Amino acid sequence: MRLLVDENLPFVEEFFADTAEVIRLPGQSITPASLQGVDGLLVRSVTRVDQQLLAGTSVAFVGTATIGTDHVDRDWLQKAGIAFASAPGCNADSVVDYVLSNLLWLAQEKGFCLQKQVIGIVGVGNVGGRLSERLQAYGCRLLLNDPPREAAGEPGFLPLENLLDRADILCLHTPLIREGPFPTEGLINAATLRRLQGRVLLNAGRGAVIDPKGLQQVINEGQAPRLLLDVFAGEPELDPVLIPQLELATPHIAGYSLEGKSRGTQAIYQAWCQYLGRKAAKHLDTFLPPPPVDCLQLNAGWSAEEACRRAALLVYDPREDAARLLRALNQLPPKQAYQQLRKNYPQRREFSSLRVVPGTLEQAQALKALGFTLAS
Ligand SMILES: NC(=O)C1=CN([C@@H]2O[C@H](COP(=O)(O)OP(=O)(O)OC[C@H]3O[C@@H](n4cnc5c(N)ncnc54)[C@H](O)[C@@H]3O)[C@@H](O)[C@H]2O)C=CC1
Ligand SMILES: O=C(O)C(=O)[C@H](O)COP(=O)(O)O
Repeated sequence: MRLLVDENLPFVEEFFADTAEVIRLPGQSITPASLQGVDGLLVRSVTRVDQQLLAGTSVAFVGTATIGTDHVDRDWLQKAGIAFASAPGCNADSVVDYVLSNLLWLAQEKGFCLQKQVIGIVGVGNVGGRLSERLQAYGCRLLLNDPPREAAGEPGFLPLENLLDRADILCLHTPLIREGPFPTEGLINAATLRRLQGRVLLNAGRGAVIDPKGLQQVINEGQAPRLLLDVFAGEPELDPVLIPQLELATPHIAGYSLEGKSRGTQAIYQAWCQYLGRKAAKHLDTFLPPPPVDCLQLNAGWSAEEACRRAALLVYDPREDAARLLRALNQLPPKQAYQQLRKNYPQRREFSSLRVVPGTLEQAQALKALGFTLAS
């Protein structure tokens, strides 16, 4: 068996070497020619997987180590009889950590208390659902919007209009959907952006959920909300004029914790084993290195929110990614800057990897709510 694998998947040798010969390539360089004699293709979101890439090749299994699947023509794969697997939920906790670090940082920067904010979440799946659980446990008020789940009869959701009127902070966690009853492409346009002026909009779903022309227009008019963006319409191209105008901008790395990326590899390893009719005997826990910081003692003089901010920014500080992006855009063409930062991403761990020793009971409750591990 031969597997062609995007070089940005971690632990590929560890998971796959005893079931296949592994060939690695940059995701952008995978072409029909590189797929001759290949049985399985393992990708990330940067490889468009469709008839143009796969017709006439020997590929019979495709796995994407990502949550999103908008880069894969699943209908065509099904018609062509090619097995397909994605990695639902693999990096959801990484994205939630990313959001929380961003918001805790912004709260300090703008002088508000996160715990007292009303948070709107658009798209309440793996990411949005886990985010709402952590924020609710922390004490925030949540407003949830998910029309597909609502249409399926699930309770607890509100119209988007309601969130636009009432949320202090709006977080977008939908897939990119271009057609059908609940499209998300351009869901947030110039008019909605203007309505959010003075409030906070975070997008860690897919860039094109915010209409790019409307976004620039509203920024030019000085009527934009405070923008925290990890994803951009037109990636891998980035708009070097737009990025410096945002509160924080990062190059689509919200899901890039080591745990998140590695769970993606593990999920497609399990699907590959199932495809081969083998037992999936390997587990990520045996490969993950110990975290760089094992334990943090928190000062009893800090408020619960300050303790959470210290812990969050120790594990993941989004300002570092934002600064790296601005520096890279000054030195390289935007596409190259985006690709290099993502390829050479520093090792980042999840909140749960950090054991914390709280200084007060209030701190303990807040840290636990946000996903840290309390030292016993
Ligand atoms: N920035 C990053 O690094 C990452 C981005 N993502 C993106 O985040 C998206 C969400 O991830 P998950 O929560 O794991 O996916 P999921 O599939 O578990 O949840 C998506 C939710 O969005 C809802 N939804 C669909 N259309 C909607 C609409 N028109 N309005 C409101 N809600 C709608 C669905 O019903 C579902 O509950 C992924 O599809 C992916 O595109 C995922 C991981 C990392
Ligand atoms: O899982 C997803 O969906 C994501 O957005 C990934 O974090 C994107 O990572 P790449 O596949 O673009 O490396």
